[in-house]
Amino acid sequence: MTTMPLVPVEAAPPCDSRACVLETRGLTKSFGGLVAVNAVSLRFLERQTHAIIGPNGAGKSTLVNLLTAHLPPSGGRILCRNTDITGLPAHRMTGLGIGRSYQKTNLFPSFTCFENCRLAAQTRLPTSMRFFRPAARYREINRHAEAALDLCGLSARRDRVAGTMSYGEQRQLEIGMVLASGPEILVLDEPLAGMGREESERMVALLRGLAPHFTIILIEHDMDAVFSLAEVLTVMVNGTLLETGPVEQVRASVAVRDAYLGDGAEAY
Ligand SMILES: Nc1ncnc2c1ncn2[C@@H]1O[C@H](COP(=O)(O)OP(=O)(O)OP(=O)(O)O)[C@@H](O)[C@H]1O
Repeated sequence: MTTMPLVPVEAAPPCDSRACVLETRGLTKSFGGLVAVNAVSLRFLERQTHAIIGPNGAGKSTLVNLLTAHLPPSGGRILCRNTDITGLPAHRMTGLGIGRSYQKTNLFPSFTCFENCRLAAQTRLPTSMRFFRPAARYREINRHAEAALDLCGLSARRDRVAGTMSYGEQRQLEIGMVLASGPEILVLDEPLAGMGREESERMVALLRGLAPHFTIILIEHDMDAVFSLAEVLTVMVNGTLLETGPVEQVRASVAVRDAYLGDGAEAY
């Protein structure tokens, strides 16, 4: 098996004093004749919440799948801390500090919350801990799992079987599992999908608590959540970037209102 070398790439000029942790340059994905993501160039800064919105079929999930190496791009590049990571396999993403959650619930329903987090925590250790004795390794994994449960607000549910919890708590646990893998960048694909009002509020509060510590790339249709969490907003339509920038600037864009937010944007 050949391993792609990680090639340092000349940094783009900074537009913020925070470091750019992830970047796309002309990223493109075609499915046959359909260009789902079309020459998208974006910069994600450390400890910044960057929401990506757009109508159904705009290419948001495809973009997430490219960023997390679940799909190979048809063109363009992905840089992580100025290193070209285009074409790396998905299992290398955890080591690069990139963790993702999925649109659909993705946990082990017959395992407890702790066991789910412990499984996720194991993905971060194999190389860095391989010289430790098994007992020390397990202690370290358990420590990460407990910390993740605490961060996602489920310490009190530690020994509860995941499948017996409410839908909202299961989605919270999925965030915990992402955290247990030790990421710096959280790529969250519709974390509020299917939630009622109270559950959504709890999830928004959880994400708000995480925001100062992580780069969050948030795909979300719930505009109240987007506007209360995001610092930067990108709008995609038909695979292309319609607008990207500080939330207030993008909200004020006539093109964005016409294409996506519509008159209802005044309500936000
Ligand atoms: N594996 C695939 N094969 C073929 N076409 C695909 C595939 N995945 C996505 N597409 C198409 O690419 C386009 C973008 O889809 P994508 O799921 O990325 O949009 P989205 O913005 O995430 O939509 P939604 O908000 O509904 O999740 C759509 O036209 C979709 O049908």
